[in-house]
Amino acid sequence: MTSLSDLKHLKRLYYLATNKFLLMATTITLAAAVLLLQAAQWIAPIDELLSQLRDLRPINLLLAAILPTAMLRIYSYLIRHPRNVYLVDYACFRTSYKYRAPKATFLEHAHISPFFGESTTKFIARVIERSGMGEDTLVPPALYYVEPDCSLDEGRSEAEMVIFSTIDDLLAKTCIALDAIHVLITNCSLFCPVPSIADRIVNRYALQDDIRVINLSGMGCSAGVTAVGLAKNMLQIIPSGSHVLVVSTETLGPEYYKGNVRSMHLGNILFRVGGSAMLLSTCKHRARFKLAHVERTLFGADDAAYRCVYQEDDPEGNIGLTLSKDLMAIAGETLKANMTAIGPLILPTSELIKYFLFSTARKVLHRRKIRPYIPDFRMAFEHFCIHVGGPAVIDSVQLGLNLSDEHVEPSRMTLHRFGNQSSASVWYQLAYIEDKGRMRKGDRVWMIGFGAGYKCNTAVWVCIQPSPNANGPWASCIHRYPVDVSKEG
Ligand SMILES: CC(C)(COP(=O)(O)OP(=O)(O)OC[C@H]1O[C@@H](n2cnc3c(N)ncnc32)[C@H](O)[C@@H]1OP(=O)(O)O)[C@@H](O)C(=O)NCCC(=O)NCCSC(=O)CC(=O)O
Repeated sequence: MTSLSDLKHLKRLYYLATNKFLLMATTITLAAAVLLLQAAQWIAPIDELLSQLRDLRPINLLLAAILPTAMLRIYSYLIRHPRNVYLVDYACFRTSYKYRAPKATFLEHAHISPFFGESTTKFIARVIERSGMGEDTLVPPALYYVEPDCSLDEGRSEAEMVIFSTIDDLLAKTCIALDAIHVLITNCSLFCPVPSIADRIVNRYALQDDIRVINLSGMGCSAGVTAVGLAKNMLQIIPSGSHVLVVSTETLGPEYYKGNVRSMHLGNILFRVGGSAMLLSTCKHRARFKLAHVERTLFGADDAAYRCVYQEDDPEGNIGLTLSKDLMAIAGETLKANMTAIGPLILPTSELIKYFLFSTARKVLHRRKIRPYIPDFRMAFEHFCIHVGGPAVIDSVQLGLNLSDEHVEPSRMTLHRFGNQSSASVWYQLAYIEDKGRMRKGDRVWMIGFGAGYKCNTAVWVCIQPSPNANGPWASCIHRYPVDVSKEG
């Protein structure tokens, strides 16, 4: 044991030494080598030295003055320049037909439930028909009991069912050794057991004892993008070439709402089982996407935004998640703010000029008859992965960004096949685009997450290498998609 842990510490020291000091050492060695080369010519008797000094050309003197400064500049640039971050690969939980919930089964369950009144079951029936979901979405095993088993144990086993198989898939895809994972970040908004889900993963895979672990909870459906942003930041400070494992999921069983308040029922109706695991690194070798940007927008200071997705007790004391009717408008505002922040980084100059001209004209002419110009984000991205909040969420983003039906197809089809899988849903959409064979090298993807807080977090990816085969969560059904959702419900 002692020798093993000594070995680990030595390895860690080696990493530190190589990373922190390698750059400095290289620079100093280079500088020294250049100086020595110069000096070697000068090491000679003093009169020879003096005559050589007299013979020195101005270019030599200039080089001697500039070289060390330039070296120092290059060194400090390299130190400060952020490292590129890559997505080595990702995996999504493959649903099992065992826990499939056709609409009729879901409704029958609501009818025989001891908790729900008639008006609630009517509401459920109406919304599920209009939900944009198909017949193959997955509910947690806990809901297969007529009185759902919302216990902690059941919650743990639901989380483990999703997370372990997804991580196993990712490990098999990437062939990464477990000790090459230096940071683990998990996000699960509603279910927050002690020890955390992240701790459970460390325990199950016996990850190394110096791994940094971060567990995000209560952060809503945009927390997957938050986790990616966090991974990006961690990769700037840990040894270069390290790996960060990010796991995004939602565990639903323990949070099943048992009351009769409509706005608290939408979660029961729309949320479905799902999970994703992503491996990020600063090493480009075998990476599939490059992370170009992460932009996080939080409207938490605004009371309406803060309360629009809110976990609370209903008047009977049943805990549930209230989804306010204001959600769509607030999501729109957060998206606008996010677009304003990320636009200058990704939009072509022509769009930026148009935007500038329109805003100036509006200011000068005091907004008379000039509508604000919404830049064309279709010029910056080939693909969009929009959080599958519900049909109304997808509709409003489509309208706001002026996207075609094909642009929102991954989002609508994910809702149809898998339901609202919270933070994991954007990864199912990425898998859809890849499995449909639409991803090309160099394509840019905009992942848009919305979530409690209220937040709009987005990530921009650039494809390095599309998936060589369609063996993800869509493998068994991609041939059936797209389906015409307008004919359903
Ligand atoms: C729920 C829907 C599928 C219903 O579709 P419809 O086409 O039928 O739309 P509709 O507006 O006519 O609504 C039908 C009935 O539901 C009621 N209704 C709609 N939204 C409601 C809400 N938040 N609270 C209470 N009731 C609500 C309407 O008043 C209406 O009833 P009546 O006719 O009696 O007045 C859609 O509105 C939708 O996609 N809403 C967005 C759901 C959402 O909030 N998703 C975010 C999940 S959270 C998430 O993913 C992440 C996050 O943000 O954290």
